[in-house]
Amino acid sequence: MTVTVRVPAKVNVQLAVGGARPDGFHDLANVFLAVGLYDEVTVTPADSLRVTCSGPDAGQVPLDRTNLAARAAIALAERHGLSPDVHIHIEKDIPVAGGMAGGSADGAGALLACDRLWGTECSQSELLGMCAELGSDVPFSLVGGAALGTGRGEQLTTLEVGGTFHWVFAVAGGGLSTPAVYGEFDRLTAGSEVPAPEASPVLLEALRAGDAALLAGALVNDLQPAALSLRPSLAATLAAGTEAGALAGLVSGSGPTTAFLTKDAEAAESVAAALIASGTCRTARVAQSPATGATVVGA
Ligand SMILES: C[C@@](CO)(OP(=O)(O)O)[C@H](O)COP(=O)(O)OP(=O)(O)OC[C@H]1O[C@@H](n2ccc(N)nc2=O)[C@H](O)[C@@H]1O
Ligand SMILES: Nc1ncnc2c1ncn2[C@@H]1O[C@H](COP(=O)(O)OP(=O)(O)O)[C@@H](O)[C@H]1O
Repeated sequence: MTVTVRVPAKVNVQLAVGGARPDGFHDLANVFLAVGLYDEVTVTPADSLRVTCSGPDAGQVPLDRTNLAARAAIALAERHGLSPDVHIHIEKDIPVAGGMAGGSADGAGALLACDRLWGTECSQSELLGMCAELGSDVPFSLVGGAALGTGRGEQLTTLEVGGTFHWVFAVAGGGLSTPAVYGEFDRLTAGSEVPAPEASPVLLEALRAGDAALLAGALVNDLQPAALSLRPSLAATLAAGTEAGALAGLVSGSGPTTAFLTKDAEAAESVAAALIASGTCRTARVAQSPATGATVVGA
């Protein structure tokens, strides 16, 4: 038997970051929105644990036990006294180390796929608990849609979304390390008072109403100055996207992918073409949100 799970990428429409905690993490008000770019994770019984990956960025994905999909399979097997003897294949379409939670998507996808393959029948709350142990963004990859993540981002409250949003993602050459970006945030904010993170009421209303213009005015990412400090060339990408007619642009999470909100699908296509022509990014992708979370698409 083989099980395939499809899992979406995310953009953070608000990423409010508090000061560093004693455990090294930062408290967040993290408004996640799942976007329609997907990885597919397929699991098949095998003699031992093995990970393979295909897709344009496959060469950047670790295939050893540090891969989040492998870690998810090991965690589920250990919990149920099983051997994690499974071949995990990742068909990767989400940019790697791009601030779009591709690794988290694969972790959530492998967990759901192995749960189905092995018949372990975990409850949703068990799966969410295991996701949180794998990484702060992994629970959101499981649920998709839109959600407010508090704590380190793993405590989720589902949000209502009243319409479809049209995005363009400018994919940069090379990735940015999430811990390095949080470290740069700490360096840039050292000596100043960092306010407790709070979700913006206007932004939540824009999501609820499906109002792209209102959302565009409320987009905010506290990690953006840190990402720009580590990768100054992103300023030119942001400028190119807004000059091309996007309603607004921001760095996606820890970057270096930049996200542009547009008024409709046609505007998204023209902003993507202009971004590619500008030479300020490796490629540009259009996608809509919200998107559904990890879903079994074949068994
Ligand atoms: C920034 C965000 C925004 O959604 O995602 P990306 O843009 O990287 O995808 C997340 O906070 C990334 O979440 P995730 O990638 O799951 O991080 P984790 O594996 O839990 O942690 C990796 C490292 O990031 C830092 N980290 C992460 C989350 C958090 N709330 N505070 C932190 O300081 C810590 O240095 C931690 O050791
Ligand atoms: N399944 C996976 N896919 C991509 N990267 C992975 C995976 N498992 C572990 N990683 C590691 O996680 C790092 C962050 O990748 P990714 O999750 O794509 O980006 P981000 O944290 O910016 O959203 C990569 O550089 C890679 O070393």
